[in-house]
Amino acid sequence: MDPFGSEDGPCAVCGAPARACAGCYAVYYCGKDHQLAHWQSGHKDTCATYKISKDPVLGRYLEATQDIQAGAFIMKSKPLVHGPQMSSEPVCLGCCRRLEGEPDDWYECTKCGWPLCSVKCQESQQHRPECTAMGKVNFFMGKDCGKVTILGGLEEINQWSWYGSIVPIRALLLPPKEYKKMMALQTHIQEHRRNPEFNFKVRSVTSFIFNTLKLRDFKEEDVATVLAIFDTNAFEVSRPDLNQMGRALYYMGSMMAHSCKPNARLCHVGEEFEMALMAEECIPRGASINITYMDRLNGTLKRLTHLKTTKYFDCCCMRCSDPTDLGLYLDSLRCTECRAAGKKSLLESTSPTKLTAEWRCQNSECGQRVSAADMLRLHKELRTAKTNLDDSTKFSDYKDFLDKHLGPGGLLHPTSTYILQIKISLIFNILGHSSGYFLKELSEDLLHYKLQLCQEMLEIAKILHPGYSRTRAFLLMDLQETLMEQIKRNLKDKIITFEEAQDSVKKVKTILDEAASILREPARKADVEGKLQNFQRKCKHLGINL
Ligand SMILES: C[S@@+](CC[C@H](N)C(=O)[O-])C[C@H]1O[C@@H](n2cnc3c(N)ncnc32)[C@H](O)[C@@H]1O
Repeated sequence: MDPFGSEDGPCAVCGAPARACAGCYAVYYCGKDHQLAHWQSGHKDTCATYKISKDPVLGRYLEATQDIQAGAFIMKSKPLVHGPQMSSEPVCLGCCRRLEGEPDDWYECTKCGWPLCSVKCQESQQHRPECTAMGKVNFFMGKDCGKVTILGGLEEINQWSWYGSIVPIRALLLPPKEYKKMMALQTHIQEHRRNPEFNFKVRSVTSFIFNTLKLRDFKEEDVATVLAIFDTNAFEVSRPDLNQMGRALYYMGSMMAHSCKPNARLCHVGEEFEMALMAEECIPRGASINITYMDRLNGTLKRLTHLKTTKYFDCCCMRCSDPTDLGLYLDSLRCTECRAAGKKSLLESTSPTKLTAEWRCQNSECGQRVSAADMLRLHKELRTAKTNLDDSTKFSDYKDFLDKHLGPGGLLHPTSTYILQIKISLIFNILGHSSGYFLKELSEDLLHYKLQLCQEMLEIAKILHPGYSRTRAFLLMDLQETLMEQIKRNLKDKIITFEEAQDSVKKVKTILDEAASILREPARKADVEGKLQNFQRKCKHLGINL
């Protein structure tokens, strides 16, 4: 079954053209009667490959009810609520597409005055709740969303901050059945209420809903609960191919536990942010189907802190409990005592899931110890140095960072989180991607370096992003483009024969095919097709016919 392919196929009962089963998308039905008949004759035991289970630590989570193959499609689900992000750029309230250009170029909703794409978006189901509520009190926004001041004019805030109220309004105005479903999601309300920023957000949204829209049935506590539910469960969603961005809350998506080494990932399909869940690796029956709530390149210290402060739990997954962080030692620094003696030993946490734990040299003969506070301070300095590079497009800045921190006086080792992040930036942002460093412009040495980086990071991906992960697919795509450039040069310089080039190109095609088989989600279709066309163009240019 191709989960992202056509939703049409032959009916499982009569063979007539039919629509896919909404539970598993593996079989098709021409209508309700045949769906029911097939369900009763056994499909109910094989339909969904997951169920909601409970665990004392995880709370509710999704459990695999059958063995799930890597790359398999686990579910597809529509959002309960979706809309613009809390702090959004101007987007259309109908379709969440970015509004390009100036306010004068945008369509203004004739009923509430919010900027939209078109009259079609004005009439959309999406825009109805807030539009109706505003219409009832004659609130007219005006398409530049007005410059607003808050706190009695003390502080001027970004005019687009109004967008933050849209999703809570839609959530509060959900039909009763969906509202009840949403309110049953995890809130962590007490923890959220201890956060001043959260309370500020609640007050601003409540003021708009209660005072401006006069939706007096809702109390501040309802708004707080909705905002807490979103912070705990919602996903930032985007379809770069459609220029859409927003956030969405899915009921089943909200049941998924986090793991720092997940076995599944979310993809967004459809224009209304339906989500699809894909198994990145084989998931055995009975296992938790989990996703990651954060970037896997982060070391344990950052992961633990982020999960505690944003999702309010202490992660104890097998990766966080492993002092070697899957053998990569992402947070470990070099032991300065051993370094002085010409050795390469690293510091290891004495208790990885505790941020307050001391760090100790892994060389038992050394015994150097570093306090948690000192370790956090060193990491803060390193993080700042790395962040300072984020906007740089100069290869030499990245190279200087690597030379300084990996050199004889440096504290980092080749698989430190900062080194891996720098290498990823070099691969995806600089070498082959920015002016002065496009593939054609790269010197032989830099081309070779880019190849080496792709291969190194693919080795790391075997550990951190194995199987059907997006990062692995992107690395494979970059690798194939770099290899094609190398083949072109080698052929031109007569370093290889035409036959050798042809053999190499065949191998490169398998790399591209593998990336395409991972990136089957519609949001990436244009990307993948672009790469395939580019590959074919290059083959033609080389006179190679595969
Ligand atoms: C999106 S919800 C997941 C569903 C939630 N367990 C429930 O019962 O509704 C996120 C919350 O689940 C819990 N959670 C998720 N993954 C966890 C993990 N690996 N360890 C402990 N708690 C986890 C945390 O409370 C977190 O804030």
